[in-house]
Amino acid sequence: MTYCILTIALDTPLNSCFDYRWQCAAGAEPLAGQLALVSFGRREVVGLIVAVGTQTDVPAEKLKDALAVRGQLSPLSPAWLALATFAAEYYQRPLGEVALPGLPKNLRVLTTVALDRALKKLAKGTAAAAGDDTAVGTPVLNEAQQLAADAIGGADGFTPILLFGVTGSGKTEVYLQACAQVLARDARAQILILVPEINLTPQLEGNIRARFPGLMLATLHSSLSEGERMLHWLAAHQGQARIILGTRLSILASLPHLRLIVIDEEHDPSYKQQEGLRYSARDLAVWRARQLAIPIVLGSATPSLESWHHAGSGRYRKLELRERAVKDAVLPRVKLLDMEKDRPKDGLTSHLVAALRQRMERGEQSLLFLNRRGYAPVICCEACGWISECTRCTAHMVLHKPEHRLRCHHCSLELRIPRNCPTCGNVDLQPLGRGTQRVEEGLQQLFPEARILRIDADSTRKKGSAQAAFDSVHRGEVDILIGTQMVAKGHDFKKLTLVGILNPDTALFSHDYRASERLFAQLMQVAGRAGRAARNEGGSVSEVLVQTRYASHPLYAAVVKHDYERFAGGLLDERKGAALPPFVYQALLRAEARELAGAIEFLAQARDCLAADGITVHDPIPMTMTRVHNVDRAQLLVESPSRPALQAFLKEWLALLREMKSRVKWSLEVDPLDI
Ligand SMILES: Nc1ncnc2c1ncn2[C@@H]1O[C@H](COP(=O)(O)OP(=O)(O)OP(=O)(O)O)[C@@H](O)[C@H]1O
Ligand SMILES: [Zn+2]
Repeated sequence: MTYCILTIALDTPLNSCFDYRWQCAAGAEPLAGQLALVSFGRREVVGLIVAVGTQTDVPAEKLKDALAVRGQLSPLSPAWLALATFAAEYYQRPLGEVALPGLPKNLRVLTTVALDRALKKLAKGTAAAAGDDTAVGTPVLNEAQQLAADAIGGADGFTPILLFGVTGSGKTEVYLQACAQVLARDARAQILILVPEINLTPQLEGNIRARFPGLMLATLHSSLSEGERMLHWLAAHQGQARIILGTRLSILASLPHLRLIVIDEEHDPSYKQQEGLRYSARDLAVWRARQLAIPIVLGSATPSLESWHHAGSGRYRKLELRERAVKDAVLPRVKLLDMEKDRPKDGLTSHLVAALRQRMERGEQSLLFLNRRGYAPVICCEACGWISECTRCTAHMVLHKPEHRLRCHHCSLELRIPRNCPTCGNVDLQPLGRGTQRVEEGLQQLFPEARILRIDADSTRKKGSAQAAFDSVHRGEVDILIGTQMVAKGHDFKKLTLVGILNPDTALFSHDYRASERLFAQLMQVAGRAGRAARNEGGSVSEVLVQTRYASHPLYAAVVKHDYERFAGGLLDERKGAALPPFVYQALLRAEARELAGAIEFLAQARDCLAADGITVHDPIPMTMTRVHNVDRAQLLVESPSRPALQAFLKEWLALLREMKSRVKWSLEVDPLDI
């Protein structure tokens, strides 16, 4: 028997690695990458062994023994440990806070019952993850698709590829055929495919299962049960799952034979985690591909300006699909409907109503896009001017009519709709503005015979309900679909020939410099849902109608022309001139306190505690939505034209901030998206 010292990362703030002693036979020492159970304070927790040695600075009387090593689980690879370490350093978080939450919960519990059960199930090969469908025919790729699939499938070494393909150009088919090439070449190859939204997994999962019957597919997203997550994670970790399909969290999956990464809709903001470890799954994916020297495909009809910039400078290889894949399918005709001239009634201009009626008569589907859920964003008293404000947030209480509730979308406060005005007693309270529920109500009156379906976060709360809703659209059981951004991306609605876009103007005048990039992408994506199938004999081109008060705005002119390239070029010039990302690198320090002054004071101290060449530390400002759930929030921006310089500064700065031991709660975000 001998002793070794295990350095173990635990999910705790600040220093997250601790030394423990472990007694074992010589030569049978645990390995880095294995999990171990240890006591920490008064608790017992599972940690990750990051190093195994013989020495420690911990005095002998304080050194504790580890309680157990999870020997039945093969170690996480050095490459995976390197990924977690990189993410921890880049996003300035302790390793344990990155590595452990990335593992299934059932691996981090005190007993190994769930782990043993999952291992047994996988050993028998009876895991639910194994596909058994029969193969369906592979469509013949068009020339551009074939070039792209071959370039991806045949790429050797680290090759970042931007697949710039218009909506409906058949990017999915390119991914699938490139996957087939990679899988055929290497009998162990694993491929990771990321989609931005959980609702897009079933469509792609179906395509993958049909194309690769018998191949084990693992899915990783937030709506799996813990048992499923464990099984799928293990299938990936043990190399059995060959294709892993997931949302952003799957970027931290353990994939010992990873040979290709695909990021679909790479521009999508949901690849950025918005709490805790605020990582960008897309950026980590590129890092992971470089580390493993494998190709990575970033696919989009509206690439992020970061990726577009890299493609322009030659860092990424650009592949283009300029036409729609289905023969005779063409991009829809986009028209602007001037709401100053054609005044909307119940939110709809007469032109849009006529177009909806025409589709109904032809038996075609329509989609109305409005990125605002609820009935009305606010209710007000016309007598005294009272409006429904949240008592805990700088926000309005949104009217949800079917549920008879006022709801704050930021702190979840719920109230019954008041019968009369809380300040003057007036009984005539009016909804102001329009959300999806109100548009739905208006449509039902306008088209009593139509089958109308609303898809938004409220209508799809129950597990499985979103999928059921999308399925009924695909089956043609819906005439008019109304929805938020949930319906805007990725879906291949074959019978849809009209898209109406309601009220996109608010985003034109946002203070956020990324707002126009996001709005443009959103409009192009939702417009891209129309006209994806071949037109009937003599059928007309599908249409996108945008209701706006600013019909001469250049952003809309670019949407009308489907001209991403020109629009993106213009934005990049602007960003360069104004020294904004991707030409500078940013980090955002946020602080929260009961009183705004406390948060600002902390940030001012932070601003003054360190200076460095080439680093600009701006003044603290309140966040646009200052108060959420009774907490005031402020932020401070740090910028540098050099990423390494910014990284070095942040490391030193954070050490100083931690020493301040302020009572103010603070957090740092690297490469923030919302400023
Ligand atoms: N070579 C092909 N021949 C015929 N049909 C094709 C071909 N390739 C793809 N398709 C069909 O074209 C349609 C659109 O493809 P897909 O959904 O992959 O587009 P996409 O590029 O991902 O679009 P979006 O960016 O809008 O998500 C699908 O119905 C698909 O089956
Ligand atoms: Zn609130």
